[in-house]
Amino acid sequence: MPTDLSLRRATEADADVVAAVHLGSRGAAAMPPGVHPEHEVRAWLGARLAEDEVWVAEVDGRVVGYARFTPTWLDDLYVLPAYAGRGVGSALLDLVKAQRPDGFCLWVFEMNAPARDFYAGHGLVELERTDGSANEEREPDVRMAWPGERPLAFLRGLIDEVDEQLGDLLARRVALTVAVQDIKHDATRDAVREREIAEAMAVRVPALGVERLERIVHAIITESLDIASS
Ligand SMILES: O=C(O)C(=O)C[C@]1(C(=O)O)C=C[C@@H](O)C=C1
Repeated sequence: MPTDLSLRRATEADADVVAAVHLGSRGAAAMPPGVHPEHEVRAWLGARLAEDEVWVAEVDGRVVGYARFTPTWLDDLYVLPAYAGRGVGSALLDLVKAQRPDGFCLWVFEMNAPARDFYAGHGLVELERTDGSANEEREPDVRMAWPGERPLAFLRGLIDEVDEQLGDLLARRVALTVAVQDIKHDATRDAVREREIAEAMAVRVPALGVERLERIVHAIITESLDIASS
């Protein structure tokens, strides 16, 4: 950390400088253009200052970077382009790690290779990629995580979250097979239809591929038909 760099907790009085760092840094980064006008970004960041934990990095008394984080997510880490490469981002990231020893996640745009390399170089791991349809910019992004001091516990926590959603989806899936049986009363398997289902899923989960998905779909339908017949 450069000797002239210091970190401190931001106050609501920092709203303008934090917004200036956000806009200045984002404008120069390998990121899609923001979808909100500047006045909206300023108002929104001002409101977040009251809710989230925000720390600023100062060089010679000037705010040149900031980190904004919740109990489980690092939402913003920005450094003014003129101060890049001086350890400001690393100092802020180290601070977030110290404040969140149980780990945290973040989203980074896939196109932002410098940021992804920075996070990977600081021990963050890639968890998932999206096609961008769920973010405002509609740009593919990557979920990364710092798994904290107890990485197994951290990852198990994330598994529990996803399995909760998977359980809800399975409940809906089982109910549909049962509903079909209520009208069809014929549990003969339709291999062509099951293959189509697996192929459609493979578009969303290419990592698994059609063959593995066929086995998964087969198991789900087998158990669902068993429920329908009981
Ligand atoms: O689509 C049907 O005809 C069904 O019976 C439903 C269903 C399914 O649960 O998706 C169940 C068994 C068949 O092998 C194929 C599909």
